[in-house]
Amino acid sequence: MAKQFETIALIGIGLIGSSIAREIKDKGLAGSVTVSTRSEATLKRAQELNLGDRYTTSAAEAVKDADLVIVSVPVGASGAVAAEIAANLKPGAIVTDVGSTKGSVIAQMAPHMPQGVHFIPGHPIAGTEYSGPDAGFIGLFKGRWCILTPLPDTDEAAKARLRAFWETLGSMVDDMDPEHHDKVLAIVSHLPHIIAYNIVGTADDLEAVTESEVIKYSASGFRDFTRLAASDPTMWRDVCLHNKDAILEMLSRFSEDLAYLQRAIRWGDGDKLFDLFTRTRAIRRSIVQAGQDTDMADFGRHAMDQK
Ligand SMILES: NC(=O)C1=CN([C@@H]2O[C@H](COP(=O)(O)OP(=O)(O)OC[C@H]3O[C@@H](n4cnc5c(N)ncnc54)[C@H](O)[C@@H]3O)[C@@H](O)[C@H]2O)C=CC1
Ligand SMILES: O=C(O)C(=O)Cc1ccc(O)cc1
Repeated sequence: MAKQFETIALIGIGLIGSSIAREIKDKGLAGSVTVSTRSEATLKRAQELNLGDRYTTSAAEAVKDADLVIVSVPVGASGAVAAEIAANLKPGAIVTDVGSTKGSVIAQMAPHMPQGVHFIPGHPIAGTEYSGPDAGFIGLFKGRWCILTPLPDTDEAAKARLRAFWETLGSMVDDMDPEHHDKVLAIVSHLPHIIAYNIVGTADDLEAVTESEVIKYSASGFRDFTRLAASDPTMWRDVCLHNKDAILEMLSRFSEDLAYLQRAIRWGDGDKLFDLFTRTRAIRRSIVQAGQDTDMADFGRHAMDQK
């Protein structure tokens, strides 16, 4: 495939950054890739995995001659990274990110972006519960959505280049208003993780009462929750703190609906239960039909088994 950028800088080289690095190398999308991350140990591992061409713990150093900068760090670290790289960004460079929240990332990064640099926030809706440079794999973004949340004055040509990049990685790309993104993602991604953390925590608290039977007899329903609840604590702490309003709004709706369900169970209202379960089954079936049901964890494990 053709080279799309002369130099790409990857700031943060965990699951997402290293998946992007693998894709760039595999498809020959850059003349040169500079990998940067804060910790020496992670950088060393990235080098062992041969994820880039140059390696540095200085994000400022990494972006010096980059045409595309992709920031793939926990959303709480976005502001610090933006402040560190700002003075060294090349005029005309595209700066993007992959953070799970967008309003907060824009608030943290946009004020640092110099004139002449194209800042286009993004979010690939693809991942697994694994983290770190070993967790990435080719194919993670294939058939998945990538949402761009451009600012009002975004250069169309720069946006088209970033869109083409994600499409080369196999993604379908949509533009969205950041506030809307944060609401949609709160219900489809953030709440499921919070519910998973909560139910697994509750089960763990009950261990003493149930004499370890919770884990011993865990059925597939509970196991599905444990997969989500195994996701990276730093990343999800940051998501909760940085999409607070939308998450609290969705949690309040969720609690109301849970109370409705609780009441139907208490009063033996089978019709209400049956109606809800019928409606939700149809949603699952429409997702499966749309081909969005791949279990990313299994996909990830499969990809890693093949290494
Ligand atoms: N894990 C997932 O399933 C998905 C994650 N995201 C988003 O992608 C971003 C990265 O997530 P992952 O790759 O999963 O995380 P990860 O934990 O695998 O990797 C994070 C990387 O950031 C580095 N890092 C942390 N703080 C830093 C700082 N201040 N300066 C420089 N590097 C720093 C770490 O060393 C590591 O290389 C997050 O914003 C997350 O919300 C988006 C889609 C899916
Ligand atoms: O592992 C899963 O099931 C996920 O939901 C992955 C994921 C996590 C965070 C995102 O912002 C996008 C995708």
